[in-house]
Amino acid sequence: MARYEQVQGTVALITLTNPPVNALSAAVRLGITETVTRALRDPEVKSMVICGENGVFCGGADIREFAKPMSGPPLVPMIAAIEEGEKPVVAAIEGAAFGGGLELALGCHYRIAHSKARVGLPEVTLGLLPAAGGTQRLPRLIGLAPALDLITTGRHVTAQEALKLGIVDQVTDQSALDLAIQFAQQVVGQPLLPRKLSTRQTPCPPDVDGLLEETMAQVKQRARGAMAPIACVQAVRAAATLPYQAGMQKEQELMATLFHSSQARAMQYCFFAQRAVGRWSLSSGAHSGNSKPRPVSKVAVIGLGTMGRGITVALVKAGMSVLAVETNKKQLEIGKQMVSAMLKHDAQKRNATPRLDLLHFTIDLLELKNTDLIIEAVFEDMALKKQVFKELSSVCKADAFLCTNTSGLDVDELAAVTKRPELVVGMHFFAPAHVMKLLEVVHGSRSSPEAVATAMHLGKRLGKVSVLVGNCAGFVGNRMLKPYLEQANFLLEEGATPELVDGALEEFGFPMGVFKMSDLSGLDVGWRIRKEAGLTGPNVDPRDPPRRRQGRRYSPLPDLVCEQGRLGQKNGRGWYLYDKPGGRVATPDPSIHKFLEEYRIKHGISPRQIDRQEVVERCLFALINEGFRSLDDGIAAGPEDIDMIYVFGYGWPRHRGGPMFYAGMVGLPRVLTRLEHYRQAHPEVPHLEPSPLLRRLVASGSPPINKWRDFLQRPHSQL
Ligand SMILES: CCCCCC/C=C/CC(=O)SCCNC(=O)CCNC(=O)[C@H](O)C(C)(C)COP(=O)(O)OP(=O)(O)OC[C@H]1O[C@@H](n2cnc3c(N)ncnc32)[C@H](O)[C@@H]1OP(=O)(O)O
Repeated sequence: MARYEQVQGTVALITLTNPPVNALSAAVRLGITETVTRALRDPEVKSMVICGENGVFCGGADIREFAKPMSGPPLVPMIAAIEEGEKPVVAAIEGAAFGGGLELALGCHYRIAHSKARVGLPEVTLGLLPAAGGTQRLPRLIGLAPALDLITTGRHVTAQEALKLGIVDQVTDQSALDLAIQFAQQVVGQPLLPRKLSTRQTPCPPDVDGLLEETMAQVKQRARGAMAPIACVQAVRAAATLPYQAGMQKEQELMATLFHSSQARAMQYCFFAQRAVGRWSLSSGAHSGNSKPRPVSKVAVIGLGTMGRGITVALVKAGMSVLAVETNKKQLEIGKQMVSAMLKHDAQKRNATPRLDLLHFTIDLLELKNTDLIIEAVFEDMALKKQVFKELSSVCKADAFLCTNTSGLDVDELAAVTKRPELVVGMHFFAPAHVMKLLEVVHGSRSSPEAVATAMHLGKRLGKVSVLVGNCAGFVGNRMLKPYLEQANFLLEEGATPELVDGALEEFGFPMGVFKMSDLSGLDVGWRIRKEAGLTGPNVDPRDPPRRRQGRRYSPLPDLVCEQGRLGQKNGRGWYLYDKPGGRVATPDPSIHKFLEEYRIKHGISPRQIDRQEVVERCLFALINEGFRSLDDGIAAGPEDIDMIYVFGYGWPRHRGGPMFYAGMVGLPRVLTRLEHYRQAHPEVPHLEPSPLLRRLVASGSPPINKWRDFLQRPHSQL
């Protein structure tokens, strides 16, 4: 797993050979240990170069090995042997040097990088810290403040930035390996001690304590309950305050607490789940391996509201030519101004030039005739969308894909009004569409594998995590959100306040609770949908009592709030009070408390004390229960799909792995028991009835999450 060659007479070339990313598996670590020992012993060898096969230096420790008993030589002494040796070692970094890969390079005496290479210590994103000396060597190399930044965020750094920071010694557009070999010959005989990072002092600003305290405060706020970022600060603190060996000891101690934690398991699960969701399959036998996307060069976006603008910006940022369409000149001008401003703002942040040349605006649908793929993003109204699809079907070229950005309407109904239902798919973006990483690709019953492959591929080009889902009301994400919102409203009826519910969910790790999120989205959005569904407004069945609809418990609270003209952040009043219309600072509103009290009196509800555990269980277990139903229905292909939808689209904390992973962590029997308990207490709420899949899993001894697919009633039946 590490190849040994002697090149240019005196240079030992050690190549890591573990495709695709040369991860440091036990075999690779053994290979490095043996080849380095050999080179150090060989009198003909004067220096060494370490590189990786296939243009990738090293993607770090082999994450798949973390769940197994440790075998092979450990990383720390392996890297120490390289640094302590008396022959210069040069790391030739091509592609990527991440985690243990960069730590290996930091143990080398010199680092040469290709200009396209990227380096970083992303362990924090796996619930870990760089425990092969990274928290001790990096600060000694680049100083305390930049090391804190890199290690606590895990961000990837380009070769150019790495050069500026001092992580690498040279960057080349030519072969990094050739330059490293040349370099290795030149540095023979030069003093090695100054190149051994463990012997250096960490460069620190005058107020070390101030910097560490400030960083810790920021990190705690960002962490939302994650332990790893905090441990990273503690480890880097040791690099500034302790001698090297004591710092290494601290690094190991902190790693020991993280390594077997449920948070680390959750985040590593997310790492693989994110990659797994890209490998989709359909019941027809088509899958990502045998279905080719069609090349797409010209895309159009119909409608320049909030979603259409975000989608347009995302497409342009990915370097695609976009035709943006509005119904009239006034709307077109507004859209044009806003899209251009968004692109300029984004480019300014990246110190780049906005690609306004890729944008074209029109109100003439006939201009769509050469477009390869159209994304409809008009108002969420079935009649309107049908009308748009009919027109698109007649003006667009026969093989153009027609995609809808609906957040939950029936894709088959839209496909049915076109002459090409096989080319119709859902592309459900999340607001703001140029920022949010999630894309639900909705497979209608007649969508072709090529259409699915093309939409999934386009999502990837846009830098999105694309998840293929089946067609049902709300698809996967919004379908599961419904029982979650419903429980939150019921909790208000029963005695909670918006702050109590939100506080519990934020403590769980969501960036904002359900009521703050609703205020941000705009309360009128759901109001309109409920009106259309006959749950409120003139279409309500007059026989329904105020707190019952369609045979089940219903809370009219959100409707009543809207009737008071409280629409959320946009007009400064929703479940909270805001500093101004459009303001973001939410403060609890005594008039909402009074309104809730009066509501309870009016409906004869005696308020009770509700604790945070009940909030979390009722809201999240109801959501998880719907997740099990989506799996059993074949609307979600696997638990990983649901988890990635929630992590990337709904702010589910990554260190809790996603709702389905979390259910497994809590224990399926417990989720079942608590749902049964709440169902008994609230017999009029069908969403609390435990799903048959959950019951089957528990009855089968609660198998691990990677075995759940074996228990599905109709695997992939809808996909
Ligand atoms: C007390 C015990 C002490 C133990 C000390 C342990 C120290 C650990 C430090 C570490 O090194 S932790 C690992 C840190 N490294 C990373 O987080 C990098 C992870 N990888 C990536 O970011 C990317 O894969 C990449 C390297 C940038 C390449 O990206 P690309 O888009 O080109 O390919 P992918 O699709 O992401 O990956 C291809 C394939 O490879 C698998 N893979 C990638 N990295 C690893 C890894 N480090 N270990 C195992 N497997 C890895 C990835 O899962 C893909 O395979 P799949 O089958 O499609 O899932």
